[in-house]
Amino acid sequence: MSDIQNYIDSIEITDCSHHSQQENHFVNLISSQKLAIVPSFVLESGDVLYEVPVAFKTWGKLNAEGTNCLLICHALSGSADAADWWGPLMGPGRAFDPQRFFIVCLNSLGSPYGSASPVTWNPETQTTYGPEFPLTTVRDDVQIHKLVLQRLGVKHIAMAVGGSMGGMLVLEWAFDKDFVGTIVPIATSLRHSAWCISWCEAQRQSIYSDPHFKDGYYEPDEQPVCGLGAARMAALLTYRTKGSFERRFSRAAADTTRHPYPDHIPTPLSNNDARWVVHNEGNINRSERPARSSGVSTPTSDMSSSFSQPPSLLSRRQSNDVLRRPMNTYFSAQSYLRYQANKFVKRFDANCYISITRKLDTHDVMRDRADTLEQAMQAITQPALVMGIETDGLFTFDEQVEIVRLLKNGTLKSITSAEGHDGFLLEFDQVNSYILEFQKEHLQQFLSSPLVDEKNTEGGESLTTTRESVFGEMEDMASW
Ligand SMILES: CC(=O)SCCNC(=O)CCNC(=O)[C@H](O)C(C)(C)COP(=O)(O)OP(=O)(O)OC[C@H]1O[C@@H](n2cnc3c(N)ncnc32)[C@H](O)[C@@H]1OP(=O)(O)O
Ligand SMILES: N[C@@H](CCO)C(=O)O
Repeated sequence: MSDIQNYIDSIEITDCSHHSQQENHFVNLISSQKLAIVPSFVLESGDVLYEVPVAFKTWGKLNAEGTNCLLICHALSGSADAADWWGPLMGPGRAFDPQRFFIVCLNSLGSPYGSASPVTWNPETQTTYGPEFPLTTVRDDVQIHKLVLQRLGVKHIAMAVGGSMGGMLVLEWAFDKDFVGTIVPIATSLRHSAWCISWCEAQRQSIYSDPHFKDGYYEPDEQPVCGLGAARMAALLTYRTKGSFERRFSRAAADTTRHPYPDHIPTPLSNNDARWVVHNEGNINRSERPARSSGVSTPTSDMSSSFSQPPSLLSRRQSNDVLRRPMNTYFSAQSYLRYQANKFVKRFDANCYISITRKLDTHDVMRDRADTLEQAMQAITQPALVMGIETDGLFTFDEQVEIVRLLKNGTLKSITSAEGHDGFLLEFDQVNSYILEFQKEHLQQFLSSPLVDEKNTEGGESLTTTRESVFGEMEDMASW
């Protein structure tokens, strides 16, 4: 038996339970995934990781030849639970059909959802890695994921599919020509653009500027939530469009019955206090009182009793008897961003955010391969389906056109969406039908007869179980 086979055989596979990663509470957000423990792994940087967990989930059954693997690669904040964020694409007769394919999704290094990351245990230091987790690249993900797939018996990937960061992994997988049959990169890039690098930088700077960040040595329950929340707000804006926000929120006032002001609005002792409160509304690091405190301004006994009202809607006579006009300063669009930031800081870690955005920045299919993109891309010969979203301002449609231009055997499809980049996570029907069409053309051998019935997924997760989404679905916009 070869050394590499021995090595692959030494990878241990376990169920991922609460006890497997006691140090990492984020792992509990993902239901019934498995962990592969790779004894050691040399990263592209030269750093070595030991006892490396790789979280993954599977659906369906591997065929006897080991060739019906459909690999799904997740985006920045995704997890191995593809059914959670691409659920409508999974099921009999759909793009990800567990009766025909052995569907696998593996979690990327640096993510908090189970693979080695800042929130997992460093066996060398006997503590979590924190900010000392090494830089990992998309290529590192592909290499370590390949070891796990081989451990599961996969001999060949029939189709590799993913959006955004997932699409970067798909493009890197394509260079492994003997192992990967077809590719479906969506809303992604050949190299992380200056535009995207800059957005990532701005988001990291938000995190760094939070005093709770402490150079990354914060306690797990003392996350720099302001910085991380602000980073998610900025990122979310790049995932959507101006038109979508106009349609959803326009200039509507926030519904304070559903999204009230923070409950610690101080009672203003003066007009200056009151202005300061309005000025700082939404600043979750605000102190209880202005530094240049009361005493210098006119007392406003009339305001103090009613300041539990939204500060922006107060209508009171000031001491100079000028009637203040009620003026909204808290809009529905703001409550949406705050809500999303709040939701995100409960499910993601700040060091992991930095780790993954740095990984994105390193992405460049040319690196150490060729002097030009043209040369590098000559190596990719598999049939490819590239999808883009014309409203995507982050991974632009032009970038998808460029990918297809440089592919020998690529087809381009446009996902119609008003939502921008996130369209690949929201326009399920279009993504589903484009993939089915592509499979009919290039993967007919797997479509002819089902390998297993839906309930017999042999260790993989059944899709018939009712489950709750960790990440949420696009909700009914009309209700806001
Ligand atoms: C292929 C890949 O690799 S994908 C990567 C995977 N990524 C993930 O798995 C996570 C990424 N997920 C996402 O980015 C998102 O969940 C998406 C894009 C799938 C959908 O976005 P959502 O946030 O679920 O949808 P949407 O933008 O409509 O927001 C809805 C939420 O905002 C709330 N909301 C809507 N309007 C407002 C408002 N004005 N004020 C406050 N809250 C509001 C809703 O109540 C809803 O709350 P809920 O999530 O608790 O139900
Ligand atoms: N909404 C996606 C977009 C990143 O491509 C995520 O959070 O992962």
